[in-house]
Amino acid sequence: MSSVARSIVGMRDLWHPLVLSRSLTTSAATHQVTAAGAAAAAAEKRNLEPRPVSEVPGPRVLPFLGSLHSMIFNRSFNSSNIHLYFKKLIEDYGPIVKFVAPFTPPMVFVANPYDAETLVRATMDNPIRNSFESFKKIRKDAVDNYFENKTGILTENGEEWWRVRSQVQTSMMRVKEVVAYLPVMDQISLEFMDRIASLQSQFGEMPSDFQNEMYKWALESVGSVALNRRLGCLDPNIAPDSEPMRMISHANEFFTALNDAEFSAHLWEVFPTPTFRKLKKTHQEFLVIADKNIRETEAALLAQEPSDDQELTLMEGLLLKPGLSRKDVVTLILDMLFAGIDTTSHTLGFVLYLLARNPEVQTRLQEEVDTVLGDHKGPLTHHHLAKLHYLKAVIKESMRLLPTVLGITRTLDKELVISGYLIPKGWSVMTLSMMMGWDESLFPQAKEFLPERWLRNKSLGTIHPYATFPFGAGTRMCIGRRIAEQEMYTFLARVMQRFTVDYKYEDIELIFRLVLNSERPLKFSFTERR
Ligand code: HEM
Repeated sequence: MSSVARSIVGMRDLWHPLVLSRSLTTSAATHQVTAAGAAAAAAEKRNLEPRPVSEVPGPRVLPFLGSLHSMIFNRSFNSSNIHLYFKKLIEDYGPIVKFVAPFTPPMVFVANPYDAETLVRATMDNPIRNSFESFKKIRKDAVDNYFENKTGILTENGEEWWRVRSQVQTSMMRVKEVVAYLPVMDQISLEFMDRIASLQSQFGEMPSDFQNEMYKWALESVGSVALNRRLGCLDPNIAPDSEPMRMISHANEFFTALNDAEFSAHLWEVFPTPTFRKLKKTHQEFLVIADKNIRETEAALLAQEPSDDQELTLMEGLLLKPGLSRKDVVTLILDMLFAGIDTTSHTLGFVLYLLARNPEVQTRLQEEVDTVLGDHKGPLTHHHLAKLHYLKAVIKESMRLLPTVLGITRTLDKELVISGYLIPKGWSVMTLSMMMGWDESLFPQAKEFLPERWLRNKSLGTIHPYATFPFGAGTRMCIGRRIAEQEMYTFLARVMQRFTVDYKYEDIELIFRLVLNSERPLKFSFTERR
């Protein structure tokens, strides 16, 4: 690490009140030279020594059940409202909580930015995420060993994860590469606006399955990057049994089965339970359609006349990378499709809901969009996006208040001191972003939707960089972040340019199904502005 980097890290560490008080007391102790001083220093050193993990607060750990009793014997909790269980843990035990369950690594939940930062920094060189073991198993067990014993960057760890990640992250995260997809993303959003207008005139509001429409937009958008082609999800006459519609329903069923497999007893490790079989079947069906699309895209690329001045698309670039096999690329494309549907579509559902509930924010956003775009019908450019500061703040604030992802998890490959406790190697630590986002001490007026807190002048005070990080952080942060952000900026700019959104029903409740979403149908009404 360069001396500059080292000093930046050192300065950052001083923000931590624990570290700060520790370093002050330590330096005071070293100046004690008398016997009494030495005794005091020794006593102080004992106090400063990290406390054992057994002292981390949390539900009582019982033989066999561990801490699980606090969840399973409490009728108010189930796998679809696990976020409420986490909230209760933090309320009852404070910002660091221990949770031990049979058959999985013991865990610590943290809900403060200092611990989140410590965790991310300490795991930069080996960010292990032990999750989705059932997902991993179906790829390992795939027909004809399709995945060649590899499971893709979502689920791999260690060297195999880094082998792929290091090859693909520059292409996927470089602004220049992602901006190349802006015209197609914009076109998709414009078509989706026509779809909204048509649904509005047909039903007088959005139908109960509007979320399904949002899935279509999301699959069409991420597919335009991952598969390098339009899938046709937004065709108004699309047949329910068409390939894109089947992809959406398989992805949906897959997520439901994955949620059930991960948040229940892992019996599928011993025999193929009905949930596991469903997971396998939906993954296989999704794979067959995706593989066919990938083959068609490859054939179209091969048929093109090579041209020197033509930039390679993401998929072409990846297929040509010497360090990646075709199967690596196919697996990555599948992961992009799986990770890129629910996340962006539910996030935008929340953004629209919060705008409808906060008309003054919506008006300010429309004013910004009017200033930057007016009734510009031509393509959106990155110059437009660069000027939409309030729009980006709206999305950030929405992700703070109604996040889709609960937090990030890292399994420790060496012991780590967090909040003064020594967490052993092999334990998992999960940051609870949602609890931090709702913490009044980190976000004044935390319950309110105030996008201006993210603007440059930080009118509501500075924000700790680890107080909310919806895309994760460090070397393993969301690799689709730039793609997701560009999709969401484009969608929101186009929707605000054309419509005012309203929501006339009761407040939504959150439901957890791998990502958080609304348990109520988002029956928005859209009014044309011009
Ligand atoms: C609002 C949208 C999205 C959110 C909030 C989100 C959030 C996240 C988070 C929190 C992680 C884990 C990061 C960590 O462990 O530090 C992640 C990983 C990942 N995301 Fe996203 N994501 C979004 C959209 C997307 C999209 C559109 C794609 C595909 C283009 C994508 C692809 C992935 C992949 C492949 C990983 C695994 C990366 C790895 O482990 O190396 N995500 N995402």
